Amino acid sequence: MTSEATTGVLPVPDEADADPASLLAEWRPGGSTWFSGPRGGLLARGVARRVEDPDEAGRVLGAGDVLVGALPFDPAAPAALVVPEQVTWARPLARSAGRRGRGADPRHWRSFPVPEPAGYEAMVAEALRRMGEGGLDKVVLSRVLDLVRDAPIDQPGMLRELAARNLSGYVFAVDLGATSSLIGASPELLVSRRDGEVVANPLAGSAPRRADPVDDEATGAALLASAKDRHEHALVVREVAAALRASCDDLDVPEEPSLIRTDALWHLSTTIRGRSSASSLDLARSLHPTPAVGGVPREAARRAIGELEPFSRGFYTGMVGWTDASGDGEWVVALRCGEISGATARLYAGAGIVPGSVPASELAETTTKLETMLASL
Ligand SMILES: C=C(O[C@@H]1C=C(C(=O)O)C=C[C@H]1O)C(=O)O
Repeated sequence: MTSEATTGVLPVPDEADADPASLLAEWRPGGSTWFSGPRGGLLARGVARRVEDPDEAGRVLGAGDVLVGALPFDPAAPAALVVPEQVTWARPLARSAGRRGRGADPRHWRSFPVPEPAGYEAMVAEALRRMGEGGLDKVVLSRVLDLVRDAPIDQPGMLRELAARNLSGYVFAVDLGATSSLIGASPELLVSRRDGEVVANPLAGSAPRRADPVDDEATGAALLASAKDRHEHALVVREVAAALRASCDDLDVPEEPSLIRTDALWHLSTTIRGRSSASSLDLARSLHPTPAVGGVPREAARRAIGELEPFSRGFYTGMVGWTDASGDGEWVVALRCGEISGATARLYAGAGIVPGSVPASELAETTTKLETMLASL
């Protein structure tokens, strides 16, 4: 089965009637947050309260309040959450949202990969060696592309471009302080809850889109048939289902993955549904990090990531979203994103490594994943 949109995402509350394109155009770095998905979005303005410790969420939310922002990959590091002064909900964005058709002009940028491409392949080779010794079944290894321009980056322009190109995904811009922003377009719903209905949509297993439509369909079909990718995907679904089972009733876990596509990639996808009285933020935190961004076993993967990746992930592979006082909300995995500050952009991309992975192919997969952000610059 193929679908354009990530399925089963909750609709935003009933008052969602603002024109999404003009609302999107109002986002500015410093003090406001944008978050949108296939069913609608929100612009949060002003800061009634900043929240660094997500344990405080239940205490700080009064009736009618919303908490929005991002949690980092490292659960012990401070979150970038706010209770805004004002929230405006919007309908889903349409194709007219402001695509300007430009891409990163390499003449304006200097780029610094961390590590160098050969260094990333060596990290993958080392992970495969550890898997051969036993004790590690899957680990997601990522790399960074640091970009420096000769002039400040147009963050609102980037956000508009991402929104125009990623209508079936989740687009976000979160204030990280001092005009630094987390900006991205993630295809992966970590978890949503609306009136007790829970949806999670883990992705794992990827292949690049092809320009030729026949090649493109064949690439998707090959991904769906790939034993290595299905194994990589099944590890994630198993862990997500196990974590949700602890707090959900009537959990429905499809046995077979389906395909979704972004602008740049095909992914294997499974939509898991259930019912829960737990808040969307508590559900999201109980899932994090899923093996779509960490690995299996969780602790061995965390150790491998810490030892092999020569940088801190910051908010990349953390989560971005919102929750209201009732616990309804939606949280997506912070993927296809970067931290943008002044004239610099730090972009991130990773790939799941399992036995059978080939270092050069995993490097190519991260390069394809970086395209989502590069196309917005
Ligand atoms: C880690 C990333 O993506 C994750 C890894 C995937 C994979 O290894 O196939 C697919 C989707 C995401 O869950 C990323 O985009 O940086």
